[in-house]
Amino acid sequence: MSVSLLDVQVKRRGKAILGPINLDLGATGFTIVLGPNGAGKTTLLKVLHGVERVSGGTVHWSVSDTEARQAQAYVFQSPIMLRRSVRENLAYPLRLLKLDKADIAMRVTDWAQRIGLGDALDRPAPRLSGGERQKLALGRALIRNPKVLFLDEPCANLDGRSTREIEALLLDAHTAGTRIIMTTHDLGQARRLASDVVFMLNGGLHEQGPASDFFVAAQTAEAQAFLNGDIV
Ligand SMILES: Nc1ncnc2c1ncn2[C@@H]1O[C@H](COP(=O)(O)OP(=O)(O)OP(=O)(O)O)[C@@H](O)[C@H]1O
Repeated sequence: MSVSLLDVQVKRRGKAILGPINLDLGATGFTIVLGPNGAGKTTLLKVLHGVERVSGGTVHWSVSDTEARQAQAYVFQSPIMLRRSVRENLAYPLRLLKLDKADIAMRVTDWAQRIGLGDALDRPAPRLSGGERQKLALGRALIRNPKVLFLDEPCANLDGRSTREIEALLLDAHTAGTRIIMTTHDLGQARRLASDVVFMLNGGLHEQGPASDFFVAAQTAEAQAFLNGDIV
């Protein structure tokens, strides 16, 4: 399921906060969206997911818009949880799909184990630690087996152990065929995970390419400066 943005622009209060931007993302890969604060990374993800109103241009998925939306999941930086148990949070997206009870129960148990919450099925989600909550958010997204997964800074404010566990879950999902598009401020994480990079600056697409090229020989002075930790 690939996607193309053609001259996409987002304006808020008369000011362009994204674009015009042209971007092609293929059906596979682990794309990391990089760029300084305010570069437009979150806005780009929301446009791709269809939850940000565009002021101009078109977003074209290789399948119908309905099919594209159903095949996507989005994990926010501070995910909103049901104020219910881990079990209920994992079951919720499957109930929406109207799967039968036995199937839901089986998948919930399986995913609770995969995200390290197998012994916490009856714990209320609000009582989980930050890392546990983020793993639950990821499990809730992956349990539907999405073709495309968007993540906005999924490891912000998490400790090393939780970050490592989330990265392992993401790499497993990617290996299993989920296409991932994710923002991060953590360059080490970007290097560990990315197959390709989209570098944003001032609301525009500044550079795009395979991670092996970008991290070794970024094309533009701004991307090089960003990688060196300079303010751009
Ligand atoms: N609803 C809005 N109304 C007005 N301006 C907005 C709105 N949403 C975002 N912006 C502005 O658009 C720009 C891009 O924001 P965006 O959150 O996409 O950047 P980002 O690269 O994700 O930033 P960060 O790394 O800080 O999360 C910023 O200047 C932001 O202040």
